[in-house]
Amino acid sequence: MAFFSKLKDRLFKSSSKIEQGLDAIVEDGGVEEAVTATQPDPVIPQPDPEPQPVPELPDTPEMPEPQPVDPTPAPMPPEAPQPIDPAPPAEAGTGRGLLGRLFARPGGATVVRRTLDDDMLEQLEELLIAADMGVDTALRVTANMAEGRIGRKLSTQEIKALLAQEITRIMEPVARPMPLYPKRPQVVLVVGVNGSGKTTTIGKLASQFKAAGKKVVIAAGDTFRAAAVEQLQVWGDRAGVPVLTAPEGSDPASLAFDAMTRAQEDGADLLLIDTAGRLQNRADLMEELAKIVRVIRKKDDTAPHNTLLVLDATTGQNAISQVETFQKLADVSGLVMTKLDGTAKGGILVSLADRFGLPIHAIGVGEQIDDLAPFDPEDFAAALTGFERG
Ligand SMILES: Nc1nc2c(ncn2[C@@H]2O[C@H](COP(=O)(O)OP(=O)(O)OP(=O)(O)O)[C@@H](O)[C@H]2O)c(=O)[nH]1
Repeated sequence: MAFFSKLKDRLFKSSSKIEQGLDAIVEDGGVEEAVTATQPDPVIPQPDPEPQPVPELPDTPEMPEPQPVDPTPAPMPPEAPQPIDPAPPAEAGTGRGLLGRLFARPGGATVVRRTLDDDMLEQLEELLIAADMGVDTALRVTANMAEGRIGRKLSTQEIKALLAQEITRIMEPVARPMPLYPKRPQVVLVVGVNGSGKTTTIGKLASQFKAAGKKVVIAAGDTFRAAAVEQLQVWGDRAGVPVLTAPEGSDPASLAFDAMTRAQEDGADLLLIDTAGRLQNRADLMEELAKIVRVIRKKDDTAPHNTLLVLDATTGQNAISQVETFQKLADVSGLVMTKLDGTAKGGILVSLADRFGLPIHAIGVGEQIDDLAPFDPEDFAAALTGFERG
């Protein structure tokens, strides 16, 4: 679980924010109690004559469907192994592991607990909204967490466990590695606003796919900025992958077409196409992206096979409008969230998952070539809430 501690360290700002807020909420009206090893579990509903919802059931009406519709082309089945998810999250999301481990622990001397009521719920909602979870998602998470528990006394650690469980449940359906297809070349179009981390992510992906034995070609589709092309060449060198370029100012759609030809001739497995960063409100740049897609389809009408939207986690709620805009224009098939290290806005991932259900293929947790990791919902939820797992 080495990556978990790395993620946890790097998500420190998010988790410390939620953690401090939780401490303050619980202490506001909480009561210090002695803890004994045999103390009855205050969180898991005790046998009760009233019908109580079972916390682990995934089919509460407010929850999104467990599996988002797979937006990837249907006729090509995924092929194993998939390099950016070497270890699928075992038993993630059942929640039993989290709670079981928590309550199996012998207690300390005392613990502060506060009775869960409407006031406390409101404070929890505000805390989650402040962590960039968005209003709707924050309300859903707190409502699910509170179901069957109003009137019960909860400690900070118990609330963290419950929040982590709810967040895991929302994130599980979207934690999916980028699908690989037998199609050659598999065309991966990488889009996003300026500075979101597209170039860096392409470098990291190229390195991982190459290490997994794939023949990779990169196309430097940001023909407007010579610096962007140079940066991509540096990443290509690091990853040991060729980078196809075109003269500054030339048509990126034409480069994409040439890159398709070259990748086909070379028998490449993957063609990763970088694109210029574009703001959602620049209609001309958005039209240019649509042109790239049209041109690629002249060579292969099933391409691009993946359209990855790279989002900078530090932009918080603005990521929502980025997804909406790019979805309309480029048929986004999956997300990569960058810069999760050192942001206090990690809650945006929960909001995105809850709202769009788009697969999160990977997360960026640093600027180095190996700082791209598969998205593990249980690790993420624990890191975000500051929940200490056993
Ligand atoms: N801390 C951190 N920095 C990152 C991460 N991913 C990218 N960056 C940094 O973000 C900055 C922008 O990254 P780029 O890859 O150049 O972004 P881009 O989307 O290609 O940018 P444009 O070419 O302007 O559209 C660089 O300084 C990267 O080092 C990440 O996961 N964590």
